[in-house]
Amino acid sequence: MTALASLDKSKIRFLLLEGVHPSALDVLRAAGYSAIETVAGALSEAELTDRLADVHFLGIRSRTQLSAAVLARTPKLVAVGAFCIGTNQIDLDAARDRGIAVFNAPYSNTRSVAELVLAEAILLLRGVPEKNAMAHRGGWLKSAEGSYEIRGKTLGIVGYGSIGTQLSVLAEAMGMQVVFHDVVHKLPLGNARPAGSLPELLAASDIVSLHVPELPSTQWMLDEPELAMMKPGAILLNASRGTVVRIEPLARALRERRLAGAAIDVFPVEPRTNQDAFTSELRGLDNVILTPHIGGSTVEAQANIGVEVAEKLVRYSDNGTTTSSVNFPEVALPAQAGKHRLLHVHRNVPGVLSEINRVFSEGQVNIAAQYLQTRGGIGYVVTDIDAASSERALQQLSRIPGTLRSRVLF
Ligand SMILES: NC(=O)C1=CN([C@@H]2O[C@H](COP(=O)(O)OP(=O)(O)OC[C@H]3O[C@@H](n4cnc5c(N)ncnc54)[C@H](O)[C@@H]3O)[C@@H](O)[C@H]2O)C=CC1
Ligand SMILES: O=C(O)C(=O)COP(=O)(O)O
Repeated sequence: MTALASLDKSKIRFLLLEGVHPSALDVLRAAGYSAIETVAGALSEAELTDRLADVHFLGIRSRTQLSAAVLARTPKLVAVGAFCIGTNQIDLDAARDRGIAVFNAPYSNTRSVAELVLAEAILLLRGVPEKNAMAHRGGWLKSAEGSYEIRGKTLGIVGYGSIGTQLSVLAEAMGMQVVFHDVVHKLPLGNARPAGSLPELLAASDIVSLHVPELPSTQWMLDEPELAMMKPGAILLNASRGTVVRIEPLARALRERRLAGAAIDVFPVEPRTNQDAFTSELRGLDNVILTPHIGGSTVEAQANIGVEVAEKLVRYSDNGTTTSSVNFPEVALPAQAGKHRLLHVHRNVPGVLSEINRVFSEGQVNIAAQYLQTRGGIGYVVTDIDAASSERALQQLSRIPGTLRSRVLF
């Protein structure tokens, strides 16, 4: 059980990893926070545990693995900001069960990913990666053979969410036919049409682009049998997650030219920092565009993400607002002038709210506003009370059985 009295903002410690954009620092500093450390790359589990001992707010991107074991050793951690879309790198349930709220930026880099994969589709259909590699080696491969326009080709989009739909619109504007496959019923945009199944999509598409999250159900979704279902000479684009495509059969299909090309941005194992080596069976294949997980890495996307996620962390730190958290009950209570706000996160078992309110009624504390929301195994109660009673009430609330975290804000 952690009870946190309203700390002076200069004592609230932020750690931002993986080169989070400076726009995040601007937001945090403007909100009055100054204890902010930044690290360019991701940290190993041991380094992370070490650094997190006295950190209240952590910012990460896709590389930092926040396992249940790491989260178990973060006594002061209040919230995590994932400065990206995917949150598969975080054990969200373990975080929630410890009262740690997680926020992300669900839309800020969708356009960047869609633009990149569309550009790659054009380059691969023209054989540019091979012609470029040959020119660098002093060769000259001027030929129209195997080079095609994108116009009129069929693009199969697997995962018709934010990125998939954005790509669908851009691809149609270029004259492509779009088919898509999703596990949820989705409204087709423009003239796009749903494929009956993944095999149907694979058999119909000249280009297949993957935009699913990392889930048990998407792991190795394109394995040897699925790759064999793709049209001879087709192209595969993967800017989703490295666990979605099995690399060995893909490399074989590309070497044997059953597939004409691929653009791969994400890998089963990715280097932690820019100083670490990248290994992959796809290295050295001239018909493959390899990019270092940069689908969302544009100045525009990163600047927007920095602001969006930092603002979510500030709102949670300043007044307990959890709107759009990916693992926490969502509560947004307007601030009340002159009142102190008590935040109480607890296991969602019967009787906790009545225990909380017993503390207030026995202490004759006047409640100005109160809100309870639950999600999964936890409950989150925000209560505004008179300033004079808050310190004592906080101590009592933190002793209620089932309490995970409690804070007072003023
Ligand atoms: N390469 C990069 O830098 C980036 C990669 N990403 C990855 O792209 C993924 C997708 O991003 P968004 O489009 O924003 O997510 P989203 O959640 O809006 O869309 C994902 C779609 O996939 C569908 N889906 C889930 N399981 C499926 C399955 N088994 N078969 C077919 N469809 C399935 C969902 O129903 C949803 O419509 C992210 O989860 C992230 O892993 C996101 C941003 C940047
Ligand atoms: O937004 C995502 O899910 C991404 O994959 C982008 O990850 P990054 O912030 O570039 O490490």
